[in-house]
Order: sequence, then C-alpha cells, then structure tokens
Amino acid sequence: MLVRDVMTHQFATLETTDTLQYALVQFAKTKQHILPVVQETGQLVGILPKNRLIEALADGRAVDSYIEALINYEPYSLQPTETIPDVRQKLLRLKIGHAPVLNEQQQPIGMMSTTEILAAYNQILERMESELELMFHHLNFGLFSVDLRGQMISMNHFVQTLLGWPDDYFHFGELPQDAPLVEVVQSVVNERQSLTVRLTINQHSLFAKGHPLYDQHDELIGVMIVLEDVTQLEQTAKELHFSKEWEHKLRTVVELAYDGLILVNEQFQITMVNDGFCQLFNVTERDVLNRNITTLFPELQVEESIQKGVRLQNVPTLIKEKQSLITILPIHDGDHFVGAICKITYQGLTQLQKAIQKVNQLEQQVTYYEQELTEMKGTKYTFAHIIGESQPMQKIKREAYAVAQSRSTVLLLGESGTGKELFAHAIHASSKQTGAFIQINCAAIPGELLEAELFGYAEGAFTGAKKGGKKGKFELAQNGTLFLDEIGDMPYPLQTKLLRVLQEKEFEPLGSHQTIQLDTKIIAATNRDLPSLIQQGKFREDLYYRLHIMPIHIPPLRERMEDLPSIVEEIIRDLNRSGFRIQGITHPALARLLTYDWPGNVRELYNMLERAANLTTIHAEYYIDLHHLPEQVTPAQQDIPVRNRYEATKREAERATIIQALREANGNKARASRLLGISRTWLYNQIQQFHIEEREYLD
Ligand SMILES: Nc1ncnc2c1ncn2[C@@H]1O[C@H](COP(=O)(O)OP(=O)(O)OP(=O)(O)O)[C@@H](O)[C@H]1O
Repeated sequence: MLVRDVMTHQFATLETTDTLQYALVQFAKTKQHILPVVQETGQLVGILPKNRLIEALADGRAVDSYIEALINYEPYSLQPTETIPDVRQKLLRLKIGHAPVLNEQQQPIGMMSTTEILAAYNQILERMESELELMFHHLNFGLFSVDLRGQMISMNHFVQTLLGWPDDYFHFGELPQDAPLVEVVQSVVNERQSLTVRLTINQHSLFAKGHPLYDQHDELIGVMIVLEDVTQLEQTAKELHFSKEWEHKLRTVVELAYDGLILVNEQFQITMVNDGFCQLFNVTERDVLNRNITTLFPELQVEESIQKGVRLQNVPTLIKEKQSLITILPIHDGDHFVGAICKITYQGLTQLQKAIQKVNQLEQQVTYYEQELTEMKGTKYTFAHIIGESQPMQKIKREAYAVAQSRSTVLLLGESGTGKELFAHAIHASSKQTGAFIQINCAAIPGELLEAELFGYAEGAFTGAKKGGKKGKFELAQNGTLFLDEIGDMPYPLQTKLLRVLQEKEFEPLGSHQTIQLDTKIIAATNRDLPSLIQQGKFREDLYYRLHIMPIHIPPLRERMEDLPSIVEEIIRDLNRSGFRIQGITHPALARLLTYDWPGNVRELYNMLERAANLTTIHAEYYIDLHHLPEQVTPAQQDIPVRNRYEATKREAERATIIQALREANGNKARASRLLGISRTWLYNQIQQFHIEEREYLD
C-alpha cells in the first residue's frame, strides 16, 4: 500500500499574505492540524501548524495581521509513491503527526497524518486475517488449540474431518475427557514442553505433536496440537518395500532359471539382462542397459521376429559358436505391446540334446507301432488325425465315433476336400470290424467295370475274365468296412443292385451261383446334392433312404475357420515329416489365410502350404510368409470380382476342352488323356472335379 492510496485530499492552501483570521476559517473548514502555504505558482513555501496560530491569537496578535511570521519554512514532506510502513517509521522517528504530500513540481496534492496510517493498517490487518483463516483451514495437517480449562480456542477443518469432531467443538466446546488426544494435552500441560506421539484414530495413522502456548509474561495459557496423517505415506512405504522384495526375488529367479535372459521395452531398448547373458556375450550390464538390442545384438533378430509376429520358441541357433535354443516372446499389456523377452538356453544342451534324441526315438517308435496298428486295420487315419476343436467338428466327431461302434451304414456328406475320406478311415479304425478297410471310388471306375469291381466274378464269367475269377470289393471287405466314395456318381443300374445287396445282406459274384453273406460295414460318401440328383432321376430315392440312416454333414472350412490355425500347424508337421524344414508360419500369412474363402477346403489348404513350403526352400527360409502364398489368397480387395470371373471362365474353358477330347475319343479315357497330353489318373480326377457326365460326350 502506498501514500497516494491513503492520503486525504481534503485540505486548503494558504499564502504568506493571508490573515490569521482567514487561516482560522480554513482550519475550521478542513479539520486539518497543519495547512500548506504556497507561492502563487502553487509550490510549497512552508506549513502553518494550527497550534502556532492559536498560540499567536492567545498572545494577542491581531486577527488581521499576516500569517507570514508563524510559518514553518522547513517542513517535512512526503512523496505519493512512498510505502506506508516506511512513512510510519519516518513519522515515528521524527515525532511528527502530519505532513503534506508533494508532486514532482513540489506542489501539495494531499495530506498524510497518523489517522490515515492507522486506517491503512486496519485494511491490511483485515486482509491478512481472512488470508490467514483461509490458510489455517486449508493446511494439509490438523491444528487445534485449547486453553488450560480444556476450552477450544481454535480448530481447522482438517481436524474436524480427520477426527470427525462436530462444529460445536469449535464454537464453544470443551475437549471431552474421553476424546483421543486428551492425554497428549495433559502431558504437555504437566511437562511444559513439546512432545510427539504416534496414534491410530479412525483407521488413520497420525503423528500428534503437542506444543505449550505462553503469553507475553511467559505464563502457560494453553496447548497447541499439530496432527499429521501418515496413512498414505506408510502405505507407499510398505508397497515400496514389497516391490523391492519382489524385484529381488525376481532377479534371483531370473539368474537361476535361465541361462541367458534379456528384456527390452517397446522401443527395443534393453531394460534388464542377467549374468548368463552377459557371460555368453562377454559384456557387462552397464555396457548394454538402455541401449538398442538390434544395434548391440543383431544376430538375435528380436525386433525383426516381433515385428513379423513370429513366436520363436526354443529354436536351435548357433550363438557365439555355442549350440543354443532361442525363445523370443512379446509382452503385452492388454492389446498394447510393451516389450519382449529373449531367452537363450546354452548350458547343459548336450545332455538336453541326448534327452531330446531319446524322446524323438521313442516318439518314432510309438508312431511306427501306431501306424502298424492302423495298417493292420487297413486304414491310414484315426480320429486323432482329424484336427479341429470347433463346435461343429466336436459334434460330428462325437457322432462319427458313436456310429463307428455299431453296424449301421454311414453316409458322409460335404464339399470336396472337407475330410470325408479321413472320417471313413477313422470310423473303421475305431469300429469293431476285424476285416480290412476297402475303398472304391465310384466315379473313377468306368461304369461297365464297376460292377465286377464291386461284386467280383467267377472264372469264365465273361470274355477276358481272369482265370480263377476275381474277388470283388464286397468280398474283400468281409468283416471289415467298404467305403463307397463318390456314391452320387454310381451308374443308375448298379444302384439297384447295390440296394438289393444292402437289403438282403448277401450277393453273388458275376457268373457265379454261390451266394456270399454280407458282413460288412458300409460307409458311403459324396459331395453331390443327392436330393437334387433324385429329382433329376439320376439317383434312386430308395437307395438314398437306405444310406441316409446315419448322415454326417462335414461343414466346409469357411464355416469353422477357428480350426484353421491348428490344421495349418498339423499340415506343417506333416510336411516336415516328408522332408521339409518349416518352423512355422508368420502372423501376416496366417491372418491372410483366415480371410480366404477356401472353396477347395482342407485339400486346397494342404496344396497351398505344400507349394509355399517348396518356395521357402529356394531362399532357405524357415517360415511360410505372405510372399509364399499364391495370388488367389493375396489379391488387392478391389480385384476380387474380376478374379472370380477369370477363374470361372478358365474353369468353363477347361471343362469344355475335356468334353471335346472325350467326344473325339468316343469316351475312351486313355485316348482322351493322350489327346489332352495329361495322365489318365489326372483325367479321371478332372472328370470328377468338373462333374462331367457320360451323356455329355456320348451320344
Ligand atoms: N480335419 C482335418 N484335419 C486334418 N486334415 C484334414 C482334415 N480334413 C481334411 N484333411 C486333409 O485334407 C485332405 C482332403 O481330405 P479328404 O480326401 O478326406 O477330403 P474328401 O472330403 O474326401 O474330398 P473329396 O470329396 O474331394 O474326395 C486330406 O489330405 C486330408 O488329410
């Protein structure tokens, strides 16, 4: 606060030629104790004190005489920019109560007296009082004071909330005898010195500090208590201790459990490394901490494999000429990548390798015996070979297993490549049938041969018949299983014969009079729509119902995509058994496979992965990646409709060419295949694939 803020402007000025009477009137008007005397230009000449004027009048000086002789020509004056504490000091020192305030031109612009100073101090005091109160209540510790009778003098809000004390305590309350802290107050009064105690009140851990309060005569008048809430602090300290303990345990585990271990953050900076790692690379922890792993250890390929989304788990690698196993795993916090762990096992690997070899040998033996067992039953696959744990697959595997236990006929339905043959093998493998698993593809064998193939013939049954006759598939499958694949393509007349055999459970080979009792489990399969073939008059309705006792619908791959990753894994394992050395598939490639429609189902997937496996060998790559996949699964989205059209047109052209060749060869498949320049097996395959029927090339 400055002089100009509090000075009074109610004053009058006098001139040396003014009379005593005039001066008296001005004093009465302005109620001032001094008045400034100025020149004509307004500059200060001196001051006229009121008491001098009164003294002069009392001495009998004439009221019309001039004031000139009564003026103090060396008065003390003030500047408007001086501060109030400074002015107060000056006035006290000089023992004067009033002074004019002058501007830069030495003209009086106001008057200052102790009254103005007092008013200013009052204002300052009021402001400080409210500020102090605000501070007092907003302190982050509790504060209260009591007098010697236990009456509350002051208490801030913190105490109220902390101890749950009501407002009345503050206004007129006495500290109750049972209140916590009474003892502290009592001790301070008795001991007359400060003390600190630790207390727990309302589940808060507190430090209570009591201080004696004295008046100006050093008489004890009360006690002040300061309360600090240390609950949070204690909690933090506990947590810190706990996490330090854990860090210590973790470090010990890390040192003991792994040969070499290194941790990186999301920027691939090294955040932790163990002694084993440092020994292997001959570095110290200080050399590597906070540095980029790719810069320091590029051979580990941590960043690369994480970015490719490949999970490396115990992959054999040569590090610092030591045979090692490397594992690189990403660390995620929810969806967020926060770092990675790289683990290297290099000690005791020789023993480990020996153990692995032993396990491999045992595994091979088990596989061998398993194969022997299934081969004894004449099947290639068991239920264990059918991969897929999706809901529909679990359901049909349960159904197939159940039907395997009975003699009932099974009808396997599903698109091409969905695994019908696989199921047929598995059903036989887990059935009680002791005989062989015999398979016949009704579409691949020319109509005229199929009957003889199925029922066999007696010697001399027809021209060209083998000496001694030939056993048919039915007879070969006695006590076993006959798998009639592509039943929808069986010639109509033969369907009648088959129906009879199924009903009567006996048959006669061609040209023979010997009746053979049928004790065979029949499994039929087709990818054709049998009800629509019935409508077209190409399939017997009664045979359909005969076969339809236990239909099993195998869903297409696109309807159970959750099985795809495990099927891919199994196929890779299978490819490795046949000599490839694929370690896995990258995430992007797998993700792409999941977006494809799979018209050719698992067979198409198998073929595609086999092709990819061949491509990996060209550049000695170990992972199937996007660039190993054919265009049909990696098209730009906008190209799809065009590609579909292209594929459809290509297929139509291929189909038409095959029909044309068959027509030119009069239905003779061997000749047609020569004309087309393809193998006979492939021609049969194509005829089946394109569903080409005889009536399309034979008039
Ligand atoms: N669930 C599966 N798990 C593992 N491999 C499978 C599965 N389904 C099919 N396969 C594999 O896919 C390929 C095609 O299967 P399969 O020959 O049994 O199909 P299909 O339905 O009989 O085909 P088509 O109707 O064309 O004769 C085989 O190599 C088979 O081993």
